[in-house]
Amino acid sequence: MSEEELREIEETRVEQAIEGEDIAIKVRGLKNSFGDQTVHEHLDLDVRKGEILGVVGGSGTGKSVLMRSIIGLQTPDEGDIHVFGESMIGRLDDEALAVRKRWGVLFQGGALFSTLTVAENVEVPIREYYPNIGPQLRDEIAAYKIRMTGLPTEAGPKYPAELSGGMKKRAGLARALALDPDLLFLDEPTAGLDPIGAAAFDDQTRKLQQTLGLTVFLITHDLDTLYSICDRVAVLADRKVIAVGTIQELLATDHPWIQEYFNGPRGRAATAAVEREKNRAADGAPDGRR
Ligand SMILES: Nc1ncnc2c1ncn2[C@@H]1O[C@H](COP(=O)(O)OP(=O)(O)OP(=O)(O)O)[C@@H](O)[C@H]1O
Repeated sequence: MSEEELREIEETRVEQAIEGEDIAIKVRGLKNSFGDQTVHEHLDLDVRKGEILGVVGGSGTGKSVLMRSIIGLQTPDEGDIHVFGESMIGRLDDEALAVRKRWGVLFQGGALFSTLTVAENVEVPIREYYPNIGPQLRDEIAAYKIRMTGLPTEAGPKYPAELSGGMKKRAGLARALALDPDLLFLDEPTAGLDPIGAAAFDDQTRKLQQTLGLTVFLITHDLDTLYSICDRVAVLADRKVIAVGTIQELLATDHPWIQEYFNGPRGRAATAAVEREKNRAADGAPDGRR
């Protein structure tokens, strides 16, 4: 092998290493099926470190199944999944523990334990992963996480049934942040919230992501969320990710679902709202996006 060939191989290796360092989640050739229903086939996706990636697709296209595959709640039929460079397929819980501790998950609807208070809910992952942390420090961490999500301190001793929908989402977010994650999974975080509550939740997500340097995998049907806080958007259709990019890049594709979704009346309304907000911000007016 000539010196030049060796140098080329080394350069490729370095490039791959650099590329690998920038990727938080790498999914390759994913296949998931339930009986004779194939939900994913040949699905590839990269989530870059430090981005908010919006994941969209029609109902039943497998957005939640994709998230569950990445976090190990669904065993795929085929494919590779790496999170922060660690393979997630076929790993025992203990083996993947170091990576599992690096993510937090807000499930659809919050998925809070109804018999536990908000503070106790936030403490669940701390008890599970750090059993040596004593009750006083655990309480302090929970109180801090609760405040971080914009909930009042008084929310800590309340039970989920005593909270509004928006407060439940924030409580779920506080629990997702309990272990200081690098990676946050949010499954339809603004579903069921009124527009003002949804905009406030989006703002909180963006602020936390920027302050804590988080990577966010965000499943949503909410066009306002996509336009206002997502760096890139991945589109699921035909059992795979058919496109990923900024909204402008997606608009340049001619896939009928993408065109209908982003260029339909609601997509245009969301674009107009973002433009209005930009103009308002340029004029120095207070926030009033939706
Ligand atoms: N445990 C399961 N057993 C059988 N089928 C399942 C299971 N989980 C998901 N599915 C099926 O897989 C498909 C994809 O489901 P998934 O919940 O991922 O869709 P989604 O894109 O998140 O939908 P939505 O936007 O409506 O939440 C659906 O047809 C669903 O019925």
